[in-house]
Amino acid sequence: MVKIAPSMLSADFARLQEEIKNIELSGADLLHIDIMDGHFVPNLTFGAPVIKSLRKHTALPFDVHLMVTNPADYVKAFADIGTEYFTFHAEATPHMHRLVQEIKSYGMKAGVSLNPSTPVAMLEDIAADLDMILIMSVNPGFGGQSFIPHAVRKIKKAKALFDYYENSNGVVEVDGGVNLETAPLVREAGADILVAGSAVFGAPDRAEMIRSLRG
Ligand SMILES: O=C(CO)[C@@H](O)[C@H](O)COP(=O)(O)O
Ligand SMILES: [Co+2]
Repeated sequence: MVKIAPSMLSADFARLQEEIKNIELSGADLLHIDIMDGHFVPNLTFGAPVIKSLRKHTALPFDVHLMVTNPADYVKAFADIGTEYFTFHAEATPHMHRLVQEIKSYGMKAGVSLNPSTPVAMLEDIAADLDMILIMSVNPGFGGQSFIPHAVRKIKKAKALFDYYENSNGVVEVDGGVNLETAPLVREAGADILVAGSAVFGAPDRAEMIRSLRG
């Protein structure tokens, strides 16, 4: 069964505590948290202090997606908060191996995210150490964009890469434009976690939407 990670980016920021409780009660598996710095992507969201203030209001695992130019600067802050997955972008650092080891040394799971133009092959020599590959199915920076179809092929490649390493527990997550139309495609391709922002937060019945996305 795939897991659903609603993206907080589509929540009502003036009512975050309520929104997150609502998502938890609606059956979400993880809370996807998009951190943007205005450099790696042309948008700003929230930082560690805001996320820290939410930790006591939900038992949902935090799935933190960092769209920042210096991800290493935030490892300790998110570890201290209590973060399950710390995912940075492959395009943001020439030192993926070092950063993955650091994330794990704090007891977090390490994920690497790939922009639509970055090939899965870039992760060949780090996949054995990864807990997650996040395939971006939109260009990062904004919610509510349309799904880029070639992400389906990349999900299959990421799955195959983890399968090659027999002892790997790595999961493949897909993020961007996931809705009732595209969810079956990414489930079929083997995605383990579906991020959905606008589809879940914009739904009249969020619990029903989460169930339908799971298939
Ligand atoms: O990381 C990002 C965008 O950069 C995502 O997590 C979006 O927040 C997903 O939003 P939808 O495409 O599902 O509306
Ligand atoms: Co995201």
